[in-house]
Amino acid sequence: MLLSLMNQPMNAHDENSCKIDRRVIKAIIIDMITAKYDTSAISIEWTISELLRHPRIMKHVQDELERVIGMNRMVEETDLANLTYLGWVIKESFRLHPVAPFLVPRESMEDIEINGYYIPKKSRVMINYWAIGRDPYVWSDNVKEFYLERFINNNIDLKEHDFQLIPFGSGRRGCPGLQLGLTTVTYVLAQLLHCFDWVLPNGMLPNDLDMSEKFGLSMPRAKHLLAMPTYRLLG
Ligand code: HEM
Repeated sequence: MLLSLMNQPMNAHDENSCKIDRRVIKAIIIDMITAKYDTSAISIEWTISELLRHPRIMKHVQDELERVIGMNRMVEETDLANLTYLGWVIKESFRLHPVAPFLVPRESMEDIEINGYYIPKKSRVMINYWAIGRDPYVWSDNVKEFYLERFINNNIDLKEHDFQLIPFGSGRRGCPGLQLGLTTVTYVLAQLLHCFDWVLPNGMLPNDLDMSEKFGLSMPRAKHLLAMPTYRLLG
């Protein structure tokens, strides 16, 4: 598809605008690859960490996978829409462990006053999404708990409508890979949890798992997760 745009102006209404050449195509592909791998891997690692800390929730996820898919075949992409409980787990994991804690910096286009704060035009604006995910005024007092029930009986979704849960950002600069990223994370998690049982190494107890974050533009675990799988499907 990108090749079919080769040598076309970026703005169809302006012949003199920058042309899409090999260099631009290469930059777009590199952007997509780098934006995809780390984000998906970080999300998967945090979610499995939370499940290892909460064996009861891990068991519910595996029960759902067993009920929806059975134990004789592997998860397929068409199964993902039926994994409601796993969907709540992923939302809760994104609430506590956003991949991009400050999203991407914005610049204000106009002077504006919000809640008594004056923000001049052309200010750099950072959105502390990490703090929104842990704000008791937004999520109630059990904000530090991994508590999926907060998503039952409401329509809070990850698709930029609900500003308390925007792990893919929002608006014009929101993540263009939302659908692909969410499908990848759900698919990989479903396969890892369906095919394998997971335990912490050396008899480590769930509460002893170190959940420290490495703070930066993205927010992975400070130390990679170490966990041991055992195959669980039949045949
Ligand atoms: C779990 C997976 C992913 C997460 C959590 C994620 C999260 C984000 C976030 C928070 C932003 C900044 C949005 C904002 O500030 O409003 C972003 C931007 C971006 N993402 Fe993703 N992303 C994921 C997967 C992907 C994938 C699969 C692709 C492409 C194949 C992708 C491509 C991009 C690009 C190109 C931008 C920059 C957009 C811009 O600046 O206009 N992301 N992503």
